[in-house]
Amino acid sequence: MTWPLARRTAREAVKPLEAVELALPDAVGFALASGVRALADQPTCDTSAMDGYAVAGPGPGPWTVAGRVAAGDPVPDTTLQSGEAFGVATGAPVPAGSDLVIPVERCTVEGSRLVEQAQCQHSGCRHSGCQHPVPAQVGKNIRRRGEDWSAGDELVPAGSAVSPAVLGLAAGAGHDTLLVHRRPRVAVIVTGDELLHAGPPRPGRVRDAIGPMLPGLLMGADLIGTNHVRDDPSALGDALTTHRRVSPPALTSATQADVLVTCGATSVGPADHLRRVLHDLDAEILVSGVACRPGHPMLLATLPDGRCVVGLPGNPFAAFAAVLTLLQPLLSTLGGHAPHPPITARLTQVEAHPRDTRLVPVTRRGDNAMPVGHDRPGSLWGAALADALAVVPPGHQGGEVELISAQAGQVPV
Ligand SMILES: Nc1nc2c(c(=O)[nH]1)N[C@H]1C(S)=C(S)[C@@H](COP(=O)(O)OP(=O)(O)OC[C@H]3O[C@@H](n4cnc5c(N)ncnc54)[C@H](O)[C@@H]3O)O[C@H]1N2
Ligand code: MOO
Repeated sequence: MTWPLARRTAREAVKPLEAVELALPDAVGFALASGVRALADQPTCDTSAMDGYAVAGPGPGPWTVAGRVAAGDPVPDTTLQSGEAFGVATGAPVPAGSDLVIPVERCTVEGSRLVEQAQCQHSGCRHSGCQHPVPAQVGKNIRRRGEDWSAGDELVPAGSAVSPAVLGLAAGAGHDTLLVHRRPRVAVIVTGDELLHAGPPRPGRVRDAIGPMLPGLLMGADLIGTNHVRDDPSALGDALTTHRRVSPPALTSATQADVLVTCGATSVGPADHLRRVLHDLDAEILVSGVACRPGHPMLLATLPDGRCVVGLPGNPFAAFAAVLTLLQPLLSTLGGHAPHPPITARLTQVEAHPRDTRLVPVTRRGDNAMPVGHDRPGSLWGAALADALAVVPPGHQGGEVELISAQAGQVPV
């Protein structure tokens, strides 16, 4: 299967999980299951944008100050007549009949008499306090009712991630809760008799590099447990069906997981049992090998109970590539996130493969992407130094390529 088709297959293999209603502070990072609509006009009434005086009638006055209103006060029960003014605070409702608000710095008030100290705009005159009429600037410094939005307007569409700004906007628009999609739950199964989980590697034993990197790559998902199993088909089969947790102690079981992620055992060696075990479990294989480098043995399947299995190759950089190709698109759809437009950059200094898509660690410099090297399948060095992976199609001769990264789709501003 081609790399673009593999990614699309993962994105389209599932439907978004059910919607749940969450209190605002709990909803950050979730995807909206329905658009956020305004529950009231913003502002809800004509409101002052400045500390100063609301006035009716032409400047520079004088006006008679008829009262004062502070933020939090109700709309004054009065209608300003021409020649009248009202003291207003920023955010306070202005009385009906107000033409504009003059900032306090430009006001001279003696008793109840208000005059505007405006810089005269009259041709040739640069004095304040002259007798030239000041042009009326009706509406200035007044935020009119519904000027930002009206009750019922859709402010943020479904599928958007709830960023802190979305949260603040929703609160401002009157919401106490948001309807979001449940986050997918992921259980990880790391296979390999040769793996160490502490201390330096030594001949014949390698440190597990995939288990530690996965939690940070589970964009918008919850890791419910990591299980380490021997290179043994029945141990792998058990882990896929019951997924006994060893670390940390059992709290939930993978039968509650939406996605199972396996590491290793995707290839054709004597200890690579994943395909056989999935066959025995009557799994439907959706992706079995992808024409890309690294990561070609990656796999996607669904179990009869609907859970998905993403098989990451054991080589750590190949596993990283498989996360970006299959796991992140799958989790993104399950979590209800709308796809993001692709990010591209110009990449010239790279050797394309004749048949396979290459996933190349790059750093970004303006519109250009530069390969960082160190990109052997067994090494995460290049990925660790990179901003993104460049998706280099077979036969690429230079020019624009897509960039994918561990952060893609995470969004929150
Ligand atoms: N005859 C063939 N052999 C291999 C092929 C092939 O097409 N034909 N493909 C190669 C490719 S490409 C990859 S990628 C690997 C995939 O192997 P597995 O998914 O079966 O993984 P393992 O065999 O268990 O391990 C491969 C390699 O990675 C190391 N490893 C495994 N798990 C981890 C981990 N959690 N952290 C760090 N390193 C890990 C393991 O020690 C091996 O060195 O198959 C190739 N072979
Ligand atoms: O594709 Mo393997 O994934 O070369 O390491």
